[in-house]
Amino acid sequence: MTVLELQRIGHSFFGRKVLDAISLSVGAGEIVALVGPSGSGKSTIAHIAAGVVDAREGRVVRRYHRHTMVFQDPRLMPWATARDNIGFPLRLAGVRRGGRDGAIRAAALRAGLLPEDLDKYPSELSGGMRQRTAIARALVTDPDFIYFDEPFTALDVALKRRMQDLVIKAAASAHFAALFITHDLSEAIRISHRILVLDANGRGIAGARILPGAPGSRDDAAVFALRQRFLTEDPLFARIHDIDERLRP
Ligand SMILES: Nc1ncnc2c1ncn2[C@@H]1O[C@H](COP(=O)(O)OP(=O)(O)OP(=O)(O)O)[C@@H](O)[C@H]1O
Repeated sequence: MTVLELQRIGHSFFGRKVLDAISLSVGAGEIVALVGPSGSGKSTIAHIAAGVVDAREGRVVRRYHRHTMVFQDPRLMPWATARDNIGFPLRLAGVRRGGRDGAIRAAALRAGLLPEDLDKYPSELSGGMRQRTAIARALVTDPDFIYFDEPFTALDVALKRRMQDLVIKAAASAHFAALFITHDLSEAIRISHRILVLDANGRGIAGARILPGAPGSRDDAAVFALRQRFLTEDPLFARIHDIDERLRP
């Protein structure tokens, strides 16, 4: 079943066209990675898909029940403990403190936080712990769809890997679908079922590649081999590291 569908989405900022005829779909429980040149409109696609921005053209069909978003910047409230940050979406939904605790503990555990971390403030947490807190906050409402907008770009290689594993495991156990935006082709290969490549000239989605096996089943050698193959033999990936500075009237 398709849980997210974008139909010929077009968008402009101040008269400058940034997206044209973007069509894509994500199935239930499917992790779709979206890659493309810097500035080609990946974040704008996620914002439109999530309903944060209204597209000028096209249609968004959402068949999932509840989504959350995870960004590069964890966006935690500095005056609140990790527990209160994680529980914030539940508080917004009117769940009382007593009712929030169990869900907070479960989400924190899934995100790899220790019980003692829950009493710490963001300034007392490392960068990785802050991102774990943001992921726990995303998981706490039990979403069936998560938008990830380059969540691990700022993290070092080892930490990035641990976070990717965390998402792979959480997606497999909680069965959420995801649109995962990333610059990093290895990350896209590790984490997703399918990779979509945004056209470098702004003409929609250039193509897709379905990855063999499930996320988490590809070892380092397989990820490396696929990456090499995509970058050296597959024309679809020829321009993904370009920087798109299109200026259209
Ligand atoms: N709120 C905004 N107002 C004006 N222009 C915007 C706005 N948001 C994005 N843009 C422009 O739209 C284009 C697409 O931006 P977007 O952030 O979606 O690209 P991206 O592919 O996610 O980039 P990156 O990979 O560098 O994060 C860029 O040229 C950007 O400057």
